[in-house]
Amino acid sequence: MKRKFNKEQKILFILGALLLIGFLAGPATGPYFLRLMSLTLIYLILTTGLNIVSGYAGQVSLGQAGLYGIGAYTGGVLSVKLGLSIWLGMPVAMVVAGICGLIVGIPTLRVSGHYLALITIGFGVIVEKLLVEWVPLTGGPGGISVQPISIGSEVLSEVQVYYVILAICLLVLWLVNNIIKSPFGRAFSAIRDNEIAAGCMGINIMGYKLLAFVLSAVFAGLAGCIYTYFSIFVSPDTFSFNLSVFFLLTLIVGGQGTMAGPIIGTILLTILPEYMQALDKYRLIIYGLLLIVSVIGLPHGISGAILRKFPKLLAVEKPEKFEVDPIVDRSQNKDNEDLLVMENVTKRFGGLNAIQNISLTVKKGSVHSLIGPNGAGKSTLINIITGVYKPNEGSVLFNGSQINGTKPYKIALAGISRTFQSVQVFGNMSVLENVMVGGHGQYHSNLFDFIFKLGRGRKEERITRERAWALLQMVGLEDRASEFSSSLSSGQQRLLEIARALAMEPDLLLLDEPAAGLNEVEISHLSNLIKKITPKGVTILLIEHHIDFVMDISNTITVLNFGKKLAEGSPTEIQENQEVIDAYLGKDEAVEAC
Ligand SMILES: Nc1ncnc2c1ncn2[C@@H]1O[C@H](COP(=O)(O)OP(=O)(O)OP(=O)(O)O)[C@@H](O)[C@H]1O
Repeated sequence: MKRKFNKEQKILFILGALLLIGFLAGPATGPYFLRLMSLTLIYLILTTGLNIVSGYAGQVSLGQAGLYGIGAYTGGVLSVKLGLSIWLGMPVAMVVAGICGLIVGIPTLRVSGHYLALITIGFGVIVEKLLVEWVPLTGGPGGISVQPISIGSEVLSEVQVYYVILAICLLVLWLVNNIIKSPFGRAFSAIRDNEIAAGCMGINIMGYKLLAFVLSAVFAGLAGCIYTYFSIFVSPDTFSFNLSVFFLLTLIVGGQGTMAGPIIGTILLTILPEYMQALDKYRLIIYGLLLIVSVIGLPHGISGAILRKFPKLLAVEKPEKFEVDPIVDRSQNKDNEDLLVMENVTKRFGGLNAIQNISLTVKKGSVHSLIGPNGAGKSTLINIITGVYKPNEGSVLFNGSQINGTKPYKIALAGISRTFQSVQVFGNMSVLENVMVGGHGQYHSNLFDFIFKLGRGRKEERITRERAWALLQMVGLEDRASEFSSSLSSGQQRLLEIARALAMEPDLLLLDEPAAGLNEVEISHLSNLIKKITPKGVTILLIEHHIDFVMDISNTITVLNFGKKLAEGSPTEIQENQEVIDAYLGKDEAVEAC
């Protein structure tokens, strides 16, 4: 029988192979290429870190050379002024660069896209100028010379230095891989794919963006410090804007948001040009062309194109059995108490009253539906409950606490999950990962538990993974678990959203038109699904236009019309209400539903 290796074993095998290749290839190529390969590994440390912020979290950073320079000069200054070795220089450089990364990341609280890119460029330019002008500290344009890398009193040879850098690089790859395969990595990717949906999954958007900047800066600082001791000399002209562009280019060519991307891109763009020395004066032109070709022809870079061509490479292993129940039992909630209370809520968009003075109470353990014509204000109400919109007037109480004015991620963590009227899946993540993002709020482990793969983090990760599989099985998507969620049909994406929302273990589940785009068979499947969820004590607030479906599963129905409450009652009361028949149901619908 063919032996199967699990993911961990495969990663260890790949790292081992890289180590062996590096171990043999470096010294075998002669002194010039040995230095070039050492430099490539230093760049790889940086680009792997840059991949966290740009590739996974989706925040463009064009100031990475500045952070690299800060790490380099921290090492250099410590060596010159205090006589510290690289071993003490590295942690200090990582901390200093990390603090600078935090400062660069702060603008992300206000701006994104092009504006953020401009700010990071500004940061890089400021650092470059400071390194030139702050002569007493940096030595100015002439640069500074530092002591070579040594262990104790023994100075390491170039080959030994290469091995040290190789070991650090592999360690960085392992650590970053651990981060990426943890809830932290999934949170970064979720933010990149869809900020609003990520917030509604309990992810603190601002906190995670800052964390991504800090992590990438820490690795840039580490790379910079190694560079200084490796070169025995450092000067400001190394840390130009061109270098930042080069780093970003390696990611774009190699493939952002994959572990292999920086490896492919860095090796390709650092080593390949050496074989094309004749074209050296055209190097920038070649880089420019590469950038254009990559963006147009390979929008996901080389690794992204490979993964899309051979999706089996992404295949995830299904656990042999799911010991966890997909829906956590909340049947203690079925006590008919008030779960959600909205009082005199009004929401205006300019002169339009989308919601006007609405009061609504959702009882624990019930299925409460909101119906009404298009534009009646139903989705606006859900967006107010989940914190996406702030009401102009009125209050929203959940489990007795006021939640209006609270950030979406805090509302999600308080126990409210949702689906969206126009589906909002994380398209570049797998179906399984989408559901696991829903489990984000259930973790108690911290970043270090995941970075170093400690027991607590591993256990929580296993539980979340198993629950995600069980939820996918429940909604009938387990066979698609490994695929990009963008490849699902819109009906399947709706089911995926429900699984993801249930992974949040909510007290209140808000379903915004879950049956839209589903055929009759799928609607009856959805109806059965909801009937399975409610006995577990999950309260449901449902918006839906399929009246038969609403009448079948609801305990209470509220009818909205032009932003106002038109009627409220049991399904039978609503069907018989003349105002509702006139404004929304029409005679035929009412009779059919009966
Ligand atoms: N962000 C916004 N900016 C401006 N107007 C908005 C915004 N969101 C909603 N509206 C307006 O508020 C009103 C209520 O919209 P809403 O989407 O809540 O209605 P709905 O009952 O969910 O309708 P449908 O069933 O078509 O989804 C509409 O007139 C809509 O155009």
